[in-house]
Amino acid sequence: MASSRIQAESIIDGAPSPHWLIAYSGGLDSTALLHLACLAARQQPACRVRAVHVDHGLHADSEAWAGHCQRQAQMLGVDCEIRRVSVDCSAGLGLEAAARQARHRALEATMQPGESVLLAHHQDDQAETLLLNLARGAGIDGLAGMPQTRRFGSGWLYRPLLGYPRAALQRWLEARDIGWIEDPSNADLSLDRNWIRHRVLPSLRQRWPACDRKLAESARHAGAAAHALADTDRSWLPVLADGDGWSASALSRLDDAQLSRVLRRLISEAGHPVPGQAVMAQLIAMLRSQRPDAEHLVTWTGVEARRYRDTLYLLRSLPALPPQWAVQWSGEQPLILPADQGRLETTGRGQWIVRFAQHEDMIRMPGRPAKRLSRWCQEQGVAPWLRCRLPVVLREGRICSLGPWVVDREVAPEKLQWIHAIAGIPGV
Ligand SMILES: Nc1ncnc2c1ncn2[C@@H]1O[C@H](COP(=O)(O)OP(=O)(O)OP(=O)(O)O)[C@@H](O)[C@H]1O
Repeated sequence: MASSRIQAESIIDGAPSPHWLIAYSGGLDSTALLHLACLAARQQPACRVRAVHVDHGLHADSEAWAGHCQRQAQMLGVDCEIRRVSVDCSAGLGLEAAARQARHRALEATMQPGESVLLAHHQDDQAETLLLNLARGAGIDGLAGMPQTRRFGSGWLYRPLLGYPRAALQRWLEARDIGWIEDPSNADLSLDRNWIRHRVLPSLRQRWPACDRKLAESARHAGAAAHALADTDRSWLPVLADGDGWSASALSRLDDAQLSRVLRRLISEAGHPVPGQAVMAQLIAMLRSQRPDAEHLVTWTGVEARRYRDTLYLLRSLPALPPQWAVQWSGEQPLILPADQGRLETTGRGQWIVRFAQHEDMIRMPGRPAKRLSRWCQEQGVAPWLRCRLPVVLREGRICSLGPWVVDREVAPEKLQWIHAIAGIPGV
């Protein structure tokens, strides 16, 4: 635990790697971090410092902020990359969360091999996070606040200033006459975090002057407990895995508390946003349902959790298929399918029509009785929501392939391959 006397060397002690990419907004916190990292790097020749500023384009002055960051970094002899991003709220995320998501993607894309991203969160941020999470009814992971170090992209994310109060960082900068940008949105009390920062924490500090440090201490205790539970939960994963999904019957043998922890882990490790308590309750009910063939679907912000037979799939919501889509294909070029359905490739050349499967399709393998699409798919174990997303290749009106299955080898494209990343399609 660092004392509030700021020491640049403390950054080196916990750093997961000696190459640092400073996430530099130009605000007080990350300005202090950039300067401290440069000082620390001078004491440790193995260290290398770069910076990245993400321009969200959300404020009239955002270009000027980017220019400020580049000049400040240049004065310190640090290479600063400017990443312009567009913030997309269409997946149902609020503006702040969508901006954070875009920023994190930009940080990941900027990282070089061996680099750790350094964020400037400090002790006050940790106290705010903890109170926010409490107010939102968080479980043990949320009560652990922000971890100092975690895996991120190809490397690590590291928060070296968590032990320092904001006021100490400000004093440190002022003593050296170093300026920073004030983001006007920090004063906007309609944002929950700002409300806690300006209205809640000052009252708490009046009564308990050490409350930030104490809250951080509680976060560490919760973090240790969360860690132990995570180890137990992780040991379950091999038992729960089922192809590219998860076994519903194995999951439903866990008690509610462990099941919701495990689900949170599976969801976040799949790169999806973790839903709140109400959705979690629907997920648990879906897994425990005794009607395995009913249409089991739970959705939240761009994610679909679906159960088919005994398998739970956690899926990104796929875009709708273009209606009546059908094209001619000669096989000379791979055929990119619309709506993220992958592509078809063949070594053969000919004249085929490609479209998506339809409920009324009849699948006729030579010498065998014809089968309806639904019957064929049931037998192959294709979930109902995927059936009409299977690409169909036709020659002279005859279906010669359906998804990964060649139906009529004589007329099908030679060595036909459907290359896709869609969960729930059985291997052939
Ligand atoms: N525009 C930006 N460009 C580069 N880094 C940034 C930018 N904005 C924020 N950061 C980095 O992220 C850290 C946290 O910033 P901030 O608290 O605003 O965002 P957050 O990621 O949404 O975190 P929180 O979960 O605390 O709300 C900053 O200290 C800084 O290191």
